[in-house]
Amino acid sequence: MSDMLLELSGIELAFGAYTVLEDASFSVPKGAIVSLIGPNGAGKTSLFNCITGFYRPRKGSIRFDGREIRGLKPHHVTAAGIARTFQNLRLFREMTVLENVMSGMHCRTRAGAFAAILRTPMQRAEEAEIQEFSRECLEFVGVREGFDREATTLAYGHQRRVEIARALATKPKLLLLDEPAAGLNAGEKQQLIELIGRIRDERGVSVLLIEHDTGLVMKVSERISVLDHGVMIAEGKPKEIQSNPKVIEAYLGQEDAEAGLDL
Ligand SMILES: Nc1ncnc2c1ncn2[C@@H]1O[C@H](COP(=O)(O)OP(=O)(O)OP(=O)(O)O)[C@@H](O)[C@H]1O
Repeated sequence: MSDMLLELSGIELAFGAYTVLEDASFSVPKGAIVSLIGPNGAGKTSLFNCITGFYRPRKGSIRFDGREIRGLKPHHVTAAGIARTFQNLRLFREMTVLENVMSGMHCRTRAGAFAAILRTPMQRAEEAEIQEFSRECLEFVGVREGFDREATTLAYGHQRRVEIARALATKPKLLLLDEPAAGLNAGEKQQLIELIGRIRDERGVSVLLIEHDTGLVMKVSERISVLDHGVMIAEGKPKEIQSNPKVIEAYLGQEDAEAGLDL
């Protein structure tokens, strides 16, 4: 049995003649917190989109939990155990906080369409279960009130947490966070670091995050992978990445490489 939960190898993604990812390989060990970093436009979000089935790489393999998932549709990837949040908030408008989180659980429901229309005892029991688990997910991320408010009326930092709760409601094995610290203040960033640790420690969910806040990345990650112009240029522990000349060069340009990376 592999110790890797997610293994990408030889991923190639192109839009017409423009190659976005070139022979990208990388992995997330079971139970790890891993960050994917790299300069703007390096291809990080595109890699997330390949993993989650939004983009179709033309070459390579994506193995998750022992099976090939390349080519699966996004909802099948979610059902396989991968959940994500987005760079720009994507909460459903005109839905309450609780309804947004409940929507995350659709991929795990058992009662079919007929049961939903007829409101059978099985469907009612399932709905109660979904509500209870969704509330628990909200409390876990630190949202303890306002469940009936329209989600998009919450303060920005709370909306980000609701998005994480919705992802957790899918009962994932791996959570992908795309720039979770964007727009948060210093206090909220510290809470996010703690939350990511608890997601792994208390819920047993491995975490892969894309993040530009290098201070946060250094604190929260056990491993870091670095992407530059669609190519993986480094992988290692935070300290190793901090002093890796290729990484410094990618961020600062050759002539500044001596200056060191402010990670
Ligand atoms: N659907 C698409 N069609 C055409 N080009 C795309 C598409 N999606 C991404 N790209 C291009 O792929 C490159 C990588 O973009 P991507 O968003 O993956 O980078 P990133 O590392 O996440 O950047 P950032 O840190 O700025 O969010 C960019 O040049 C982008 O314009």
